[in-house]
Amino acid sequence: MHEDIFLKVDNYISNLLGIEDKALTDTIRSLDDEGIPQISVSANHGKFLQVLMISCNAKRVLELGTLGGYSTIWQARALPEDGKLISLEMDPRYAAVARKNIENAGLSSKVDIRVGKALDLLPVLLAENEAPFDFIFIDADKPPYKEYFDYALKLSRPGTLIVCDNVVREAKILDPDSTDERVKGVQRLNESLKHNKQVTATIIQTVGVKEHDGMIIAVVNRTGE
Ligand SMILES: C[S@@+](CC[C@H](N)C(=O)[O-])C[C@H]1O[C@@H](n2cnc3c(N)ncnc32)[C@H](O)[C@@H]1O
Ligand SMILES: [Mg+2]
Repeated sequence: MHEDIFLKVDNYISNLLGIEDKALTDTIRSLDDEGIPQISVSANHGKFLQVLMISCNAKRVLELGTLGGYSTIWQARALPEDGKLISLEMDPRYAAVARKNIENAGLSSKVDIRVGKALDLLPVLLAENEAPFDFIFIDADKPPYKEYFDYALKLSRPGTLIVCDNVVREAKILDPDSTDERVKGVQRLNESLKHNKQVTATIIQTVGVKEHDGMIIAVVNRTGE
């Protein structure tokens, strides 16, 4: 199959079920305007996050990696009226752009963007008793993905869904000798799931406008399973 078939089908799905409104297209445009890389989730992956959130009645959401707030907006829109989303972002400039985009989408009251390195902010969330979250989306830097997942477990309850983006990396994960720290980071997490009794997990490979990639979908098991 040719790559352009995957692109056409991805666009077909987005145009049917993942339509972006002005707040979302403005967000994508703001990335170009501010010189921020176009590494947000695709529109239909934004919709996919919403489907997953609604299926587990997510009211409290944690995101690692805000960028310009594109995935944040998709997720915040699937929250109930009294829902809350905390998003962690290392770059204060990106966080400022994201706050503007989230304000523009009318979602500021539901979204709390915290600026700092995720590995510094996660222990604070634990100490503040912000947990448990119902839905956790991990989409920050890849080398510490395993450490992020371990924190996600500490911030979860049975039934929490943990989704980790970009875990196939155009199939580079197949190379056991990769020297790419991002590939090594996701390999470490992917492989650890095989023996992790705390979750029931799988990886779905995805292909489309964001090339050949994938997402971990893990649900935290009931105690004793
Ligand atoms: C792939 S982008 C996030 C995309 C966003 N979730 C979306 O789909 O719209 C990854 C983000 O993680 C941030 N990041 C990188 N290292 C980080 C760290 N150690 N702690 C927190 N955020 C980090 C980057 O600045 C970048 O904004
Ligand atoms: Mg991503």
